[in-house]
Amino acid sequence: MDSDSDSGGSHISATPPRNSSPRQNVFLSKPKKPPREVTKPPSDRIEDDFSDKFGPPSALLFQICRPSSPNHQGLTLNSIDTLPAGYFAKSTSFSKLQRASLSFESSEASSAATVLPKVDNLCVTKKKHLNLIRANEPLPPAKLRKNIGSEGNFVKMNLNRNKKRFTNRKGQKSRFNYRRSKRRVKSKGEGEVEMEEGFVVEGTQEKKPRKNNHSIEEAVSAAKYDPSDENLVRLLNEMFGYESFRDGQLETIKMVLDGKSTMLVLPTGAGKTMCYQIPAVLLRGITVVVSPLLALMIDQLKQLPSAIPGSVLCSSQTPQEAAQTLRLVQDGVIKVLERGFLVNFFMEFSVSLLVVDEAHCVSEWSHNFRPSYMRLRASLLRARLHVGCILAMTATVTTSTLNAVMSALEIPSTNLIQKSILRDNLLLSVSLSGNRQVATVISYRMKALLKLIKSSPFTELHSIIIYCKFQSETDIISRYLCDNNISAKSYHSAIPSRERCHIQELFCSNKIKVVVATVAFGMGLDKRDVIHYSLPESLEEYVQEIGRAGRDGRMSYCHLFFDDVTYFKLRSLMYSEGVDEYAINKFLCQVFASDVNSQEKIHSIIKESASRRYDMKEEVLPFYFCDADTFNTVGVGEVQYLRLLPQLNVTCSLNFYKTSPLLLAEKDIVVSAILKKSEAKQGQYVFDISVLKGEITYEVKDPAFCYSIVKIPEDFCSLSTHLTKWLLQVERSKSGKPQGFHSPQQMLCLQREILGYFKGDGLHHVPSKTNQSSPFLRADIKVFLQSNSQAKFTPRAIARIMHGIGSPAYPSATWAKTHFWYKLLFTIGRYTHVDFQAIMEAAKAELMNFVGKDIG
Ligand SMILES: Nc1ncnc2c1ncn2[C@@H]1O[C@H](COP(=O)(O)OP(=O)(O)OP(=O)(O)O)[C@@H](O)[C@H]1O
Repeated sequence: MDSDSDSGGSHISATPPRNSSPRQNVFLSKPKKPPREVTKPPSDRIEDDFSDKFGPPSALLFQICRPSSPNHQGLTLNSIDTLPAGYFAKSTSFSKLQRASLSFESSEASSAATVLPKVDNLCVTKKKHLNLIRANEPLPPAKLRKNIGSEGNFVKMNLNRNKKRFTNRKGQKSRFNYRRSKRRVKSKGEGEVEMEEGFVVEGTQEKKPRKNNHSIEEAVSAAKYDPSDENLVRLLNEMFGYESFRDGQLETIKMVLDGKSTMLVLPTGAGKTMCYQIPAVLLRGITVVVSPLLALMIDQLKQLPSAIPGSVLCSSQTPQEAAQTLRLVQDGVIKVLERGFLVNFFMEFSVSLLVVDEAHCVSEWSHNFRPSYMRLRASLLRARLHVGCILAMTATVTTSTLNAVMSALEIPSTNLIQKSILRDNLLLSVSLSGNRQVATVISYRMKALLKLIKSSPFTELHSIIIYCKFQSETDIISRYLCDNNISAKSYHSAIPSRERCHIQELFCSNKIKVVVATVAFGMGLDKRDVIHYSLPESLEEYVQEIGRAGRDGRMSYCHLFFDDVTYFKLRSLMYSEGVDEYAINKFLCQVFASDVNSQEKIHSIIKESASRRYDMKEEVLPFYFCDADTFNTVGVGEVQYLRLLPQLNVTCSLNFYKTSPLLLAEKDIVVSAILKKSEAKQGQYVFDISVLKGEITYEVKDPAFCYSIVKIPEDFCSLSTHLTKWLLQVERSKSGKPQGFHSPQQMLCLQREILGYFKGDGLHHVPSKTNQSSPFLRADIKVFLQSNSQAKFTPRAIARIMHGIGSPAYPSATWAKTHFWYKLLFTIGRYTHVDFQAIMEAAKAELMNFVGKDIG
């Protein structure tokens, strides 16, 4: 059934009417004048059947608990819970969302790589570190620092298709250096995906004074000759200024130096990078670090001591920049780098150590699976890159993901080094909203936040980051705090970059106490405490985010507000990427809609129109190309149907100004060639437009997935069934995960719950909070279908609308007008609390009735 989103929304429902309009945005309606009056948290203005599910509001704002004694026997509900990590234990978990972090990474993988050199003749100068990145300037064309003697290069490659570039900061006057970073993909608004962009502050504080070059050289030589504990500690001391290794570091370094592929699981901020930095200095060949995001890569680059030269190579660089990098690599130690998929970069030289950072991304069952990472398979890496040793590193991995990663990278189980998931300098606490009405939950949470910040220990802290899920929340919360005499600023990607720099500087210099931010903020900052005003999408994300606290080793506080409304919103968003089998089938038909002889040709599918036509998010489309069993483009001995190519803007519009196109074509063979192709809507045509300066202009648009067909599948149906099953499994692995909390007692067990979660399979055994049905559901669907009879729906589309989430074919802008969506700080659906599958079933039955009547 085709979808058609032109229909307006329904304003009729079978559900009994409510007193006030739920669609009213009680928060976003700004006061006419900039508020000098105190911003009040929204009051209970919404009464609805949704709230019935959560019961009446209780007297307390939140149930906030704290151990009255170290053994936490008595819990007081009015104070702030500050539980040292490890104190409490039981169950905690969040609704687990499938992270929409999938960019379509074609043969240019969405990954980044770092190449570290062998460093023999160290010659440390005070040359500016490549890490100093300035916003608004392009990424440096991977200039390798020449200050390190004859050997040793460090190239970081980002094969991700990030558009932003980075470069060195020129001025050194400011106390802080800023660089842009894109930390990760996150949900925004109605499940839209946004690459959050942040700045990484590079403070001026030095770790410790480094020793002189001579002593570093001596330490390197000694460790090379005999990598004993003593010599490695000496090297650590000379080169990095640290007295001793942290837990897990020395063990890992020795494994790697022995050439043993190793899986390293250490908490965030525990010092994983050291585990490849020291081997990079000592190993003969090149060390390549693959990272999923440019920001992470730059972060790692920043952490390199000046004795290790390095640079970045990424897919957003121009061919010239890449070529320059390759030249530098060739001149130095790195042999050949090519643009394209990681494997192609390194085909011509061997890699001593390949580091897979954020290794959980290798597994499709992880919270942050990346299609390009799926191609990181040991067999391939060994065959193509001649990788001697693989070091896989992560901070957040469940046992099942761990097994998947180790198996993909062929790391023996004996080579696992795993320490606790959490650092013990984090004091975790959590408060519950309890069962509340939709609007009250938010107002109570705001009051509770204020109370939290005004009470010990937060009142004494200088720098607090409050993480929110949505941009609108950050603005409202920061205004609310300011109105209550707490210096706060909001920070999100919609704020101009200059202002964001300013905010970060104010925060770092303690001129403002609080930054209310989306998740991008906080990279590179060492000292701060964290409050999660919004529930993170998963426990993995929570652990990653609290990992930004206390990286300097001091005790840090991390408080989490847990409320049902956000919980249900997150659960609903989980379903925003699901696809039906028939849609996959149609999509495959388009992908392979070519004659058998067209296999040499380059094909393309325009992302936006495909996304609308099949009601699939653009971020989801890559999945169809990445299933290891079907579209694996690199697998040896596996069925290979497609070869992925770099994404392109495939539609080129030409405007002819002076001469008519036909006349021009007679004069110029380029124009003639273009015109011959002018009917083609897809594919790329390369020509030198400069010769036609003044005659024509052109504009390219429509980013598209490009591919060539290797083999046309014989059986489309079984292929789409297979893909559907696989995607369903992936979706279930997310949705079946932690479902929520049931009592404050459980909430007190955050620490143990996190540890238990990561020890297990990530499928947590907390019963679902969703209802299987609702008395009004079928009737509401019926009314909805009647009042939108001009539109075509699928059961999934109806279920999404009932859950209050938009999709490409049924965008929020249109369907938020229905009676079934409530607009708060974000929208939620009237049936958000009802199981998605149950709604799909009900919708299917009603659709059959409806279509039957229609036909009759
Ligand atoms: N042996 C050590 N002694 C003291 N400090 C160290 C040691 N090793 C690393 N560090 C410091 O610890 C901090 C965190 O290290 P690093 O960034 O490598 O952590 P990480 O485990 O990679 O964290 P993430 O997972 O968040 O990337 C850095 O400032 C680093 O310099």
